[in-house]
Amino acid sequence: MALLTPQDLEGLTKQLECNNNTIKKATGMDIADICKQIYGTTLDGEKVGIVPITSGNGIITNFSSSLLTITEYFGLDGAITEHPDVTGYYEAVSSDADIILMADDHIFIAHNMRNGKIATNHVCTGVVYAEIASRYKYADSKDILVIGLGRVGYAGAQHLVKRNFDVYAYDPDRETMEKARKELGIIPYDPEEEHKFSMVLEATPNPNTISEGMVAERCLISTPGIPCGLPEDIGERNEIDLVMEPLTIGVASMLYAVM
Ligand SMILES: NC(=O)C1=CN([C@@H]2O[C@H](COP(=O)(O)OP(=O)(O)OC[C@H]3O[C@@H](n4cnc5c(N)ncnc54)[C@H](O)[C@@H]3O)[C@@H](O)[C@H]2O)C=CC1
Ligand SMILES: N[C@@H](CCCCNC(=O)[C@H]1CCC=N1)C(=O)O
Ligand SMILES: [Mg+2]
Repeated sequence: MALLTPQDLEGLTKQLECNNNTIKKATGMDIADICKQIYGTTLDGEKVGIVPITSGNGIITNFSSSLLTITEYFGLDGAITEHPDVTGYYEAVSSDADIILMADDHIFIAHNMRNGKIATNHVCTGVVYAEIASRYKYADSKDILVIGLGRVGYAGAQHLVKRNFDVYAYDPDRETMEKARKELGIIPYDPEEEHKFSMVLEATPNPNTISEGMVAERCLISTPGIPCGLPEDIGERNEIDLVMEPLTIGVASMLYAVM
């Protein structure tokens, strides 16, 4: 289970601003614009109840405060409940929260109490990072490479197929590859073919998953994967725009998804 650590969340606002600038440079849009395009929704100062959850590995010290920072960055009225778990949930609902944010070790949800919509972080992260990669201004074709077809990567690949991109994908898990080929119609990425991509989505929990042969001279690598899959030396040699941060972009996607 790939859980965030307090270290991952350090300097969140700086990471967010840095990534928003990269996204604007590479796609001409910022995070909010991209989320509006994906879901056709807008945010309007909604009240967000953030409920710490003690189950499993327990509370991640700066997870709730990170969510508070994120809700405020997008102009929402966030509040962390005084108590965790059921008591906290009761407190959030009683205080008229429009949206509830809470996560255990397996699922992180946004639930809109007004329209009943519910969204998970894995799917919303896959979709938004895929959308960012697909809007690269300097793309040389509709070819896009997805590395990692787990809960995040599969959702991203699905979104890209729906948006008519030529989706190539690689995952060492053979069953996953078979499922994606049959159900999504993705093209299995073949390292022998020396096919270089200008748009890459990486969603794996491993380093060094992106190899020299995968990336074109100019390339947008959009990766929620922790740790970063791009080796240092490739980042220096090629002209690469890297979009990577531990939480914010995926949460923005969740918020727009439930409006
Ligand atoms: N930045 C953010 O907002 C978020 C980041 N994450 C991170 O994204 C990563 C993926 O999360 P999940 O999809 O839930 O994990 P998962 O475990 O469901 O899927 C990971 C997939 O990567 C594949 N994989 C492993 N090594 C690979 C390699 N060398 N090349 C290609 N594929 C490889 C695995 O076979 C697996 O299918 C994790 O590191 C997680 O912490 C998850 C949610 C939000
Ligand atoms: N129960 C804890 C939060 C646990 C979150 C675990 N999920 C992840 O780490 C996912 C979410 C984005 C990336 N990985 C608390 O309330 O403090
Ligand atoms: Mg994120």
